[in-house]
Amino acid sequence: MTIVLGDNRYGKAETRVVRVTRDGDVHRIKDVNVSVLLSGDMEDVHLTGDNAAVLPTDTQKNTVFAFAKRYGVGEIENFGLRLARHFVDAQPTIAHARVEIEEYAWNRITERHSFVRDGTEVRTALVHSDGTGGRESVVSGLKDLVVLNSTGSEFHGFIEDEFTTLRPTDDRILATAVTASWRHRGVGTDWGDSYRAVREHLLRGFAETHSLSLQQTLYEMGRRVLRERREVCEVRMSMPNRHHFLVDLQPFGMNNDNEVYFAADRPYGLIEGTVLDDDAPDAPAAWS
Ligand SMILES: O=c1[nH]c(=O)c2[nH]c(=O)[nH]c2[nH]1
Repeated sequence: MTIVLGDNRYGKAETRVVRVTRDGDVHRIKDVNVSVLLSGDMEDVHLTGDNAAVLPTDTQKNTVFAFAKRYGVGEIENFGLRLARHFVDAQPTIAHARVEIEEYAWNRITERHSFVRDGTEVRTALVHSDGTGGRESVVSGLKDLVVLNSTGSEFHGFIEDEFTTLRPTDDRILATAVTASWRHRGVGTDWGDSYRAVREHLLRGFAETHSLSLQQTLYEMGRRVLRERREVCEVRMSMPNRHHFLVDLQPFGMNNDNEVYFAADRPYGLIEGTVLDDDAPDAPAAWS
């Protein structure tokens, strides 16, 4: 029997950084959560405990803070690329870096230095780099973008077997919390502009699709992004179907003409899918 070391990676997860930029009395803040994973010549540390090739995860965390000070955070895709390139370029034992960042949005309360958290939505970025000039990839995304259509959604024509109780409907509430990630063709995109546009296309795709199923809506949302934003070649989405059931008001002598719903929180349907351009380059490490 031969036992060998398989794939491995290591790093510092979830370094929470708030970077304040002061412009006189007027402050701006960036609130991010950065996770780094590195891989390279890590045989010795696993097989013999020799740490000579290891950049400590503590140093990785410090680098995140130091880069936030030195360069600011800016667009999270750029911050991720900067960090990933640094780890690979600076350390001969590190061949590959994966940097995952979540950004939490804050809105202003006052014009100067007071902020209120902006709902539940989170912006995401996932960067892979083999170092400057090497293979690189960027996936942007968002989590928990909660949306609801109060009409314009049907669901009928499905399989009915001995356990089916669901009634077909031609008018229902369609609600979900969108988690989406989209793969870029290159690493030179205007990330902020692209993010805002893709988010808007996802929202409009949800709102403007007359839905025969959440699956169909998911596909239309992804298709719209790919059609309108050529810098993106693949979109992955995960969308829980937040069921809204009509309440039976007959016991109280009342009709319910699609006005009163029970918003169930579980169980929920879970619809997941990928929409991609058939000319999309091979999926790089960024998806894994
Ligand atoms: O849009 C839907 N897709 C389904 O697959 C499904 N299944 C279900 O019970 N309700 C729904 N709604």
